[in-house]
Formats: sequence, C-alpha cells, structure tokens
Amino acid sequence: MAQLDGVAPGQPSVFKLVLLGGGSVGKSSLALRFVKDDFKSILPTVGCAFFTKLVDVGAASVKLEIWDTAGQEKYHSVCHLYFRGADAALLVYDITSKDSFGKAQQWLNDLEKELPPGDVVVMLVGNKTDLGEEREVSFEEGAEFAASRGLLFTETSARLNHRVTEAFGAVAQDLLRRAEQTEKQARRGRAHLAEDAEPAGKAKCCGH
Ligand SMILES: Nc1nc2c(ncn2[C@@H]2O[C@H](COP(=O)(O)OP(=O)(O)OP(=O)(O)O)[C@@H](O)[C@H]2O)c(=O)[nH]1
Repeated sequence: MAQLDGVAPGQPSVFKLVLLGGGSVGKSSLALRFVKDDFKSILPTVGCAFFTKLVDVGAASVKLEIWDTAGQEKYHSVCHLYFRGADAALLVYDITSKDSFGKAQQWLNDLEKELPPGDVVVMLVGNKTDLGEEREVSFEEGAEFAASRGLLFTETSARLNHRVTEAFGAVAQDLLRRAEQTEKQARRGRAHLAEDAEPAGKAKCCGH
C-alpha cells in the first residue's frame, strides 16, 4: 500500500473520530472496549474524553484519535466544538430505546450542518445487542436509515465485545480508502498540469 503524502515513512496516518449519540447509549463503553478491551459501569461523561488507538488496515497503520462526547442534553452545545476537524463519526444509539434512535438522527443533522456529507465517514451503530429481548429498534430499521443517508451501519455489544473492533476497523478502512482516493486524484491533477505545460513549451521552441 502506498504511503500517503505528508505522512513520514513508517508513521501511521492520523484521523479524528468523534463518538456521538444520546446519553447512556454506550459511547464511553464502546471506546473503553475498543481501546482497553474492558467493560465496566461508567459514570456519565462530562464534556469530552480522549483516547488514541493504532489500527492495522492491511499493510497500513492508522492512528485513530477518539473523542468521546457527553450525550446528556446539558452538554449538547459544548459538543459541537468537538465536531471541528473530525474525519469520522460513530453515531451511536441503544437498540432498546426508540428515543435514542431519534436522537442519533438529530445528531446526524447537527453534524451535517457543520461538516458537509461526504467530508466525513459516518457509521451508525446500534449498541447493546445483548439486550435483544428489550429491543425497540429492529436491525432493518437501522440498516434502512443508514442506507438512506449513505452511512455505514452495524450493531454491537460493548458488554459482550460483539463487533466493536470490526466497527472501528471498518471506519479506519474507509478513512484510508478515501484518503488514498483523494491523493490519487491530486496526483492525476498534478500530472495533467505538467502534461498541459509541456506541449506549450515545445510549440514555442519549434515555431522558431
Ligand atoms: N447491557 C449493555 N449495557 C451497556 C452496553 N454498553 C454500555 N452499557 C451500559 O450502559 C450504561 C451507559 O454506558 P456509557 O458507556 O456510560 O454510555 P454513554 O453513551 O457514554 O453515556 P453519556 O456519557 O451519558 O453520554 C452503562 O451502565 C453501561 O454499563 C452494552 O453493550 N450492553
């Protein structure tokens, strides 16, 4: 895999990922599971917590800077500040709460006001699949909403460590794919510019 421009050889590409969603959906638990492979009762996040984790994507390495935002309504206005410069977002809801699914959709609208769709990789995550008997949001509902807005989608259980690594891994993979695509386009653009410049030079020379 080619090294991305601006990244020193052997160094990972760094991307900022924000965890968004209502209160108690499991944002901090997903981060804790992914970064430290741990699960415990966590107090509500105040403001924002910050983690980093290296992820291997094929032969490449990606460093995710994970910003865990507070889901409680009283912190909502502060959290907008954390959107800035985000490359990716995990939009989390609790599959046992229809209300949290609605909140995730509101968060998406807020995010898209700040960052144009397409500029950021967004994955919708239905968490707490271990509580299947209390389920209020079906897998299909989640998948359909994600498809309608061009989002990646998965369901997880931070408690049982189900599909947590895969969720972050899929986002890292998509980030790298997009970065490589952007770089290829830029290289092609530079090559075209060089080609366009060359015949003009020759014409000048041969006209004499
Ligand atoms: N059963 C179950 N409980 C979970 C799961 N993930 C988180 N929880 C529990 O849900 C509660 C809220 O989890 P948090 O990780 O603090 O949720 P949060 O979204 O970060 O909450 P805020 O900080 O208020 O935004 C805690 O009691 C967790 O133990 C899960 O996958 N399954």
